[in-house]
Amino acid sequence: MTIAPSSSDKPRILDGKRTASALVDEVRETVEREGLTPGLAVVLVGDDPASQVYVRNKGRRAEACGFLSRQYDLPATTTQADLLALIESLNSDPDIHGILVQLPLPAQIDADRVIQAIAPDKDVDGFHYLNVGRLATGTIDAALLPCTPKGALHLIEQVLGADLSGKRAVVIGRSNIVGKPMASLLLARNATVTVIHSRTPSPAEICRQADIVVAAVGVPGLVTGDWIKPGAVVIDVGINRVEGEDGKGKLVGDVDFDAVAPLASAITPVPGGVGPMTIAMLMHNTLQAARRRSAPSS
Ligand SMILES: Nc1nc2c(c(=O)[nH]1)N[C@@H](CN(C=O)c1ccc(C(=O)N[C@@H](CCC(=O)O)C(=O)O)cc1)CN2
Repeated sequence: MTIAPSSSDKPRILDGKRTASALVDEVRETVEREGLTPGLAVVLVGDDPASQVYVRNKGRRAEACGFLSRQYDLPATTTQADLLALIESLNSDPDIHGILVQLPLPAQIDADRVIQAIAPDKDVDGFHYLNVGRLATGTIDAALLPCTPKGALHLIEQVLGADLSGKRAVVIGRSNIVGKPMASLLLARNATVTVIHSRTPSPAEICRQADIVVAAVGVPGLVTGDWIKPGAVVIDVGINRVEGEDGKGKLVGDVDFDAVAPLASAITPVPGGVGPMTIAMLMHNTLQAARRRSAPSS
């Protein structure tokens, strides 16, 4: 049984860094125990500074897990044909179990065309239509799931357990990478799910009914105290760079943390909440892809 704290209790701050680190430890232990060498190829096109950091961190995590880690740094002028040729060669490389193309891609490249060229069983981002379809139809065990929603669900499970029957969940945002797969995952766990977005009238009123709120819309501080039912579990997927009072840049989420935390039973901070879970889940997906290759029915 999961006991939800009353609104007068202190909120539980869901520490994504610590949870991610524990998950990575588990992946490394499994790799050692099973004698596997999962191979992860990460492709970076261009020189976007944030993408460079994410890709470097993915490589470091992969090495820490005992994976074969390969990074492909391509110039911003790379053609779609060249990128597709690289994907094709990675698809047929037996040492590589996971392929990830870091987004966003430069304008001359059709990101969807590239993602759909990745072999579905190596699609560790979970963005290929086959994996999207598996998730949407509830065939979850066969799918590779997108890393950010998978990480957010893991944090929700820490508070509420795996079965969300009877819980009302509101997902704010309808992106293909987070909002839609998040809604499908919550539905697969038996939650009653509503997706709200920029064209939804009275979003605060709808959100106030939710036991679980996942904000993934990219609007700094959108979710304020009057959007939240006391005792709700609040997951903030937003990563927005804004100017702080000292004139320096800082990172904030889609949730006004100071206003919402006193009402929530549990809440993720930004930074240090869902963000670190994204990379941990990428390691988990790569291990899953490697295990499926070594034992196709698992
Ligand atoms: N192919 C993909 N591209 C992108 C994805 C993705 O899942 N697959 N997601 C994002 C970027 N991303 C991983 O790639 C990512 C974003 C943020 C974090 C993270 O740990 N954030 C930290 C703060 C980091 C900072 O200071 O900038 C946090 O929230 O604590 C990890 C991974 C877009 N592209």
